[in-house]
Amino acid sequence: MEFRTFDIEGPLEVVPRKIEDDRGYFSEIFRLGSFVECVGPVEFVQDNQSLSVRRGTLRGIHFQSHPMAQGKLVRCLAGSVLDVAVDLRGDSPTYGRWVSTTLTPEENNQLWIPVGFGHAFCTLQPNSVIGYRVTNYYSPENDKGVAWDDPEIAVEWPDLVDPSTLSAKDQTQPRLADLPEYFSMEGK
Ligand SMILES: Cc1cn([C@H]2C[C@H](O)[C@@H](COP(=O)(O)OP(=O)(O)O[C@H]3O[C@@H](C)C(=O)[C@@H](O)[C@H]3O)O2)c(=O)[nH]c1=O
Repeated sequence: MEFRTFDIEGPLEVVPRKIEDDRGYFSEIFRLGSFVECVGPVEFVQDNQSLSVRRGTLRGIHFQSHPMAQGKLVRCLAGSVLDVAVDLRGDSPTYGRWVSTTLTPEENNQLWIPVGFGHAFCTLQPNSVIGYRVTNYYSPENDKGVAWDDPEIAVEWPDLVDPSTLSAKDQTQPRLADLPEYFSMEGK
């Protein structure tokens, strides 16, 4: 299992080893010990899954505010997605910057999105399914977002993004500059 870092401190791409034979392959997708060595103590309490029927579906940019902030370990189970983490840690030198990776079921790679980051993704194929484990329970009161197309963040979305797929909530997310200061999460 390989842990790939990005220019921004915090997120990681987790790439498992694939052992192939005549039957197919075997792969250890997640090992708590190796993961904790890399990111520190974590406890996953909820497993989420979503299907996006249309190619170009965009969900995000989402995060939960404290005290219900979540770390997320995201994986693509069908299709493929461009997965994005946006640094929203108020005390971070890379505040407002983002990283991305393409997740596929063939590679079984995962993106670790620590507390303090926003998460968004765009599906690159129809019928894409993502699964993600989170370190805190869903809390509708703490469910927050930032506009996917905020020019201050300027995520380089692929041309196939289809804004007509946005949920009602994601059509009206605030810009980074308009986020109340108490959302600044100081990477806690
Ligand atoms: C996130 C979530 C939603 N729901 C419900 C609320 C709503 O009725 C329905 C759909 O919710 P949403 O529209 O928020 O789903 P979605 O837009 O897919 O939200 C997700 O987007 C990605 C980018 C993330 O990072 C996730 O944490 C989550 O915010 O599911 C839960 O019951 N539990 C949950 O953990």
